[in-house]
Amino acid sequence: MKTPPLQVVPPTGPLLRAEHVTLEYTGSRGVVRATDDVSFDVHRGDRFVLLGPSGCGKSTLLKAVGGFITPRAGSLRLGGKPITGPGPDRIVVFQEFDQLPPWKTVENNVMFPLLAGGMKKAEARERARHWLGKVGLARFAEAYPHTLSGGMKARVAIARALAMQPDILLMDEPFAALDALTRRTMQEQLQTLWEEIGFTMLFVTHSIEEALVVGNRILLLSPHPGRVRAELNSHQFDLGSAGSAEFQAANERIHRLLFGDGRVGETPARVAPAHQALAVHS
Ligand SMILES: Nc1ncnc2c1ncn2[C@@H]1O[C@H](COP(=O)(O)OP(=O)(O)OP(=O)(O)O)[C@@H](O)[C@H]1O
Repeated sequence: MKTPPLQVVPPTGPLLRAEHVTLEYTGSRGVVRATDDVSFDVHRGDRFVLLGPSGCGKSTLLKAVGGFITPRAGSLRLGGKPITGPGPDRIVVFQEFDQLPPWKTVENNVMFPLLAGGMKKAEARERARHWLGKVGLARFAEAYPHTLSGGMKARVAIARALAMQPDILLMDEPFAALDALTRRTMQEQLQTLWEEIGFTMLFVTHSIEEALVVGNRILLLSPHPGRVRAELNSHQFDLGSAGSAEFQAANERIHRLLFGDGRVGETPARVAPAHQALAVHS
């Protein structure tokens, strides 16, 4: 009898695992603890949001996932491997869209990191055009960044990040500098792109509303230093539901958990099952 061929077992488990992560800065004024004992899992296809008040360590956590900061304690793993430094599998989109070099056209901005990674020019151009098309900027390939609106620059930054085909997109308040209307449009476009492509994203915000609209899962962090307050499901919300009673109730509930007396004791709350979105379990 023939031996059956070996089967390749697909990777299981979370894409990103943060376990007991404590992050600190050491400077002239001593040690600043940014996060304390933070654990969470991000699965493939998640729109995972880190939500908390200013200074709770959201950006620091994102930087650590990006490989720019080494945890003081705990571990960060991507696809089961420890994160030891920056890599093209994790691309960060920041709020400062002036991160786009002004002397390069939109297309060259998207091509630049691809070329830096060793891709041939023709392939990089093709890929840049593809992703600019996806964010609705095909007609602006030859434009320079200073001629674009804030929302358009945000779209270029997203196209540039997605063109790198990272395992996870790291977004640090990417829409915070935009006016309210443009911000909503961008949230909508991000949702549409996600539905089309299904990328994985770790998204930092201090806006409860944005977290509910953008995320399918939300990690609530306490004020400085950031500790896990709760983990919630929010996949049922989108911009269309933003005015609904359910959305308002969720918004108020999160507000209480973050700032009020809704604290969930010493044990971090665990993620609620999908059918009990926003239920918090201790
Ligand atoms: N380079 C640094 N050196 C020293 N301390 C820092 C540095 N960067 C941030 N911190 C401190 O670490 C803590 C967490 O900062 P972080 O920027 O991660 O918070 P955040 O939640 O992203 O805040 P915000 O929403 O205002 O951007 C704060 O107390 C901040 O002052």
